[in-house]
Amino acid sequence: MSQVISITGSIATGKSTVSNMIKELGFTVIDADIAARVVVEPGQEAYKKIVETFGEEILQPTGEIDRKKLGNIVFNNEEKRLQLNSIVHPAVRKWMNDQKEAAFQRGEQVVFLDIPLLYESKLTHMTDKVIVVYVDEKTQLERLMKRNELSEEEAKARINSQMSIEEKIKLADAVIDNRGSLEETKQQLISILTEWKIK
Ligand SMILES: CC(C)(COP(=O)(O)OP(=O)(O)OC[C@H]1O[C@@H](n2cnc3c(N)ncnc32)[C@H](O)[C@@H]1O)[C@@H](O)C(=O)NCCC(=O)NCCS
Ligand SMILES: Nc1ncnc2c1ncn2[C@@H]1O[C@H](COP(=O)(O)OP(=O)(O)OP(=O)(O)O)[C@@H](O)[C@H]1O
Repeated sequence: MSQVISITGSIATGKSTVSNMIKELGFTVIDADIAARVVVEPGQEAYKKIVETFGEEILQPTGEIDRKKLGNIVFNNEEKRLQLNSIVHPAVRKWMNDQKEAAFQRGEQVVFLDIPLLYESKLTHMTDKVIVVYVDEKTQLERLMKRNELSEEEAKARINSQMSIEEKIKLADAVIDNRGSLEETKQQLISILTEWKIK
């Protein structure tokens, strides 16, 4: 029987790191962050709506969306973030659904979704099981500031735009503690997949 498993967590807790491990094991992982880039390319319906809503000042000279500028707006203004979500999320869901169907058509039995806002967007109906990738909030802040070269204030604005990781672990079917080494993270992943008889 075909199964959909979601990888979620909060920003910079390690979803992509775990997703890469899952890909290395040979599974398809469909990434919502990639979907959210594809559906806002120039010419797409969501692109037009974003320019109408946020103005041409959020474009780069090439015509592409300036993600840093748009991020600075939406991570500091809830109303604008919800507006952006309402433009981008329906297209993201469609893109992910199409990719998932294609994987099942190819005969794959299990498909993984890497989906940061699974709980915030109430998408648990799309998935059979959920793995939450956890780090404590201090580690999350440090890794986010380092990876994105953000100030503490900028990083906290992003973290606060999501449900806290402590809330998410209460809702999970399984939790991977990603505070340790990558090898320890991989071992936890393999244990969960083994327990769920996924191969
Ligand atoms: C605001 C944007 C332009 C910033 O782009 P940027 O390249 O800096 O970040 P990127 O897209 O790689 O996202 C990084 C992380 O930020 C977090 N994040 C992104 N968008 C949101 C949001 N609307 N609400 C809360 N957290 C978000 C997620 O944890 C994500 O993994 C971009 O994130 C965006 O278009 N967001 C709206 C679409 C969305 O919700 N994407 C998340 C998955 S559907
Ligand atoms: N176990 C680990 N030890 C040290 N650093 C790690 C570990 N896991 C992930 N990182 C680093 O932490 C940062 C965040 O990880 P990652 O990009 O996988 O998070 P994410 O949850 O996918 O983030 P986003 O929500 O922005 O998509 C990256 O720079 C990554 O290299």
